[in-house]
Parts: sequence; structure tokens; C-alpha cells
Amino acid sequence: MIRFEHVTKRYADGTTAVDDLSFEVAEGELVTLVGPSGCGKTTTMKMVNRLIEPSEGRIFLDGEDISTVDPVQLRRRIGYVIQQVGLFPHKTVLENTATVPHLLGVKRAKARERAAELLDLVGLDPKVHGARYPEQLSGGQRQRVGVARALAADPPVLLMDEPFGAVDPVVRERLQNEFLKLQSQVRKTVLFVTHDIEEAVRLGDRIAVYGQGRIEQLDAPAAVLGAPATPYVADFVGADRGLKRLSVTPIEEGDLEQPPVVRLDDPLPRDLGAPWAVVLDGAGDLHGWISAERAALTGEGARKATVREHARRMEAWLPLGASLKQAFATMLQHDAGWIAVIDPEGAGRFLGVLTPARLHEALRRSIDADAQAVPRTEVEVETVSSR
Ligand SMILES: Nc1ncnc2c1ncn2[C@@H]1O[C@H](COP(=O)(O)OP(=O)(O)OP(=O)(O)O)[C@@H](O)[C@H]1O
Repeated sequence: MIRFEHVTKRYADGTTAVDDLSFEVAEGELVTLVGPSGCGKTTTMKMVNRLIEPSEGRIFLDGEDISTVDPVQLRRRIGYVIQQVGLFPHKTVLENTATVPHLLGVKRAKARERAAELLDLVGLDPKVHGARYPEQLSGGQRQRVGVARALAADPPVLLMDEPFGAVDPVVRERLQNEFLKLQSQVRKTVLFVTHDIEEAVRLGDRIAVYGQGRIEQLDAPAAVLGAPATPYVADFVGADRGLKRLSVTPIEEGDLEQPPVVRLDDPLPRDLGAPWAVVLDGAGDLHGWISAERAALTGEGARKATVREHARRMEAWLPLGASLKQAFATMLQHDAGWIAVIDPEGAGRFLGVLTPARLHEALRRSIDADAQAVPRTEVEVETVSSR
């Protein structure tokens, strides 16, 4: 979809910002460009929408050499999101989002209708936020409007230059997750610039790690983390590779333990056979948990009691496929010794629990799997039972 062929950019003062760059981004692929400040990421991106012209080489969009396309026409096919969102301060959020389609000749009412749909898609309620002015939004909400606006003309390509760079880490993570969800629906071809290797890893189908004006490695996140191509990449990826890997390793069914399970309407069991059991409702959906102490210490009324009266609701849970990092964060947040994992497809159907020992094991298996270039399920590691 986007192809760079031997592209070099030398600025007038002699700085070579990009040096003989050749790479390709497939249709619907999200490639993150990551590297230290001044390594040429923004220059690379701005050459795609012709805000900067290459000194040498050619760039193709959908097979067409972009130097032959009128820049204004070209930019209609390319959404652009930057850190300083650049919303019009005197226009409402809805008007801001509708601007581009309106400029492209879409009737005002239709453009607004589409804008409302897009605001909804990026997680803003058009009825609540649509009539506000940009200054009446939080930083994270403004970034969302920036994304909605870039999508408004439905361009096949999106260029995103540190779009979430100006918000705090918690909001940033939320925006990243929402953007991933959005991308799974709209499947744009995306070039995404970031300083942050963790962001690059979380979002990219592939990551381009930049050295000075050059790509040192262009690979899937797990490969960049697991098998850095050069000492420079290894250094950039950093010593805490294990931690970063947490965010790219999903919870899989094989990582789960099967604790004892009781049902809400079961009579209270005298002996759970374990310190705790998971409580499910009649449909097999997760309800909560019950401790052995709670089950045992019920005194007189115990014979008539059911699990329902003594179960506690479970807050520490995640869908299968969530990252190990989310699992770790959820454990810390709820001060939980384990988290329940449910089926994302089947409402709340309980699948098993992830314990710290299993989390650690999954992480080690993921690292070994990469080293051996085999799927994670095929790796044997020593296991420690947590129970
Ligand atoms: N107009 C310009 N004239 C001269 N040099 C420039 C110009 N724009 C950028 N550069 C230089 O080109 C190099 C690459 O800049 P670029 O903005 O592409 O880097 P970057 O990787 O996006 O950096 P950052 O992460 O800080 O935004 C830098 O050395 C920069 O100083």
C-alpha cells in the first residue's frame, strides 16, 4: 500500500534526516516507527503526504508514484493525526469533525451525521460532547476528536505522529486500547510515530526501529523484543525486555489453572478442598468466589445456607486474550492473589484462573518460544504450583 524505494532526505543545511530508506507497509497494516529524537521518523511520515519532498528515491501509494499526484488530492486519501491536535477553537467538536467531509463537498447534514458516528466510534457521546468547544474537553478527549476527524473522509491511509504523546500514562493506555479496537474495525493502513517502545510494541503489527536516518530492524513486536537484529536495537529495546514482553503476550487457555468450582445455588460445602473456590451462576458465568473459612465458619444455620449467601463478587477478572501486563496490573489493583479469566465470546463464561506462578511461567514460555521460533504452547518450562 505504501512503498518507499531508496528514499533519502537531505535538508538545505546538509542534515541527512533519512538515508536510503526502502520498506513497504501492506494494506490494513499498522507499522510503528520508533526511535530516539531526531532520527528521522517525522520526516519519513511527512514525505508520505508531501509536506516534505524527498531529495532522492520514490514513494508509492497503492502502486502510484506520489510525486505525480497533486498534493491536495493526495492528502484527501491520507488522514493525519498529530500530537497538538490542531482543532479549530471556535468550532464545536461536531463541526471540527465534519469539516473535512464538508470541504470535500458532502452536504452539511450528511457530514454532521457521519461526524456523530465517528465521535461515537472513538468513544465520545456526540450528544454530550458534540456541542462542546475543544477547550471544554480533556487532553485525552481532544486526541479522540483528532482521530475521529482524521477518519472523517474515510481515507485508506492514516499517518499518526505521536498522537497520544501529550496525555498522562493512564489515559494514554486507554486511548491505545481504544485505538486498537477501532483499527480492528476500520483496518486502515497506518504509519504511527512514537518515542515509546512500549507503545510501538502494543500497537504495531510490525515495528520499524530507527537508528540515525535508517531502519535498523523492521519486524513483528515479538521478534524485535525476542531477537533484536543489532546491538543498537537490543540497547534501544532495553534491559527490561521481559517487562515489555508482558504487554505483547496474551493470556491463553493453557496458562489457566482450574480451581474448585461451586454454583450459587449449591448447598454450602463443608470442605472446599482448597483455600477458596470460584462461584459460578446457573449459566456457568463468573459470579465471584468463596473462601474455605467462609464456607466452614457458618455455625448453626449452615445446613440450610447456600453458596449464594456467602459468595463474594469477583472484581479481578479479564477476558481471555488480554495481555499478561493487564493481568499483572489487575492483580495489583485488586490486591488479588489470582484473577479469573472469562471467555470474551461467550458473555461471562468462566474459563479458569491465572495465578502469579502461571503468569511467570507464561512469560518465560513466551521468551523461550521466540528464541526457539516455535509456538508458545510447544515450550516446556519447569512449573511451580501455586496451590
Ligand atoms: N527543516 C529542517 N531543516 C533542517 N534539518 C531538519 C529540518 N527538519 C528536521 N531536521 C533534522 O532532521 C533530523 C530528523 O528530524 P525528524 O523530525 O524527522 O526526527 P524525529 O525522529 O521525528 O524526531 P522527534 O522524535 O524529536 O520528533 C533531525 O536531525 C532534525 O534536526
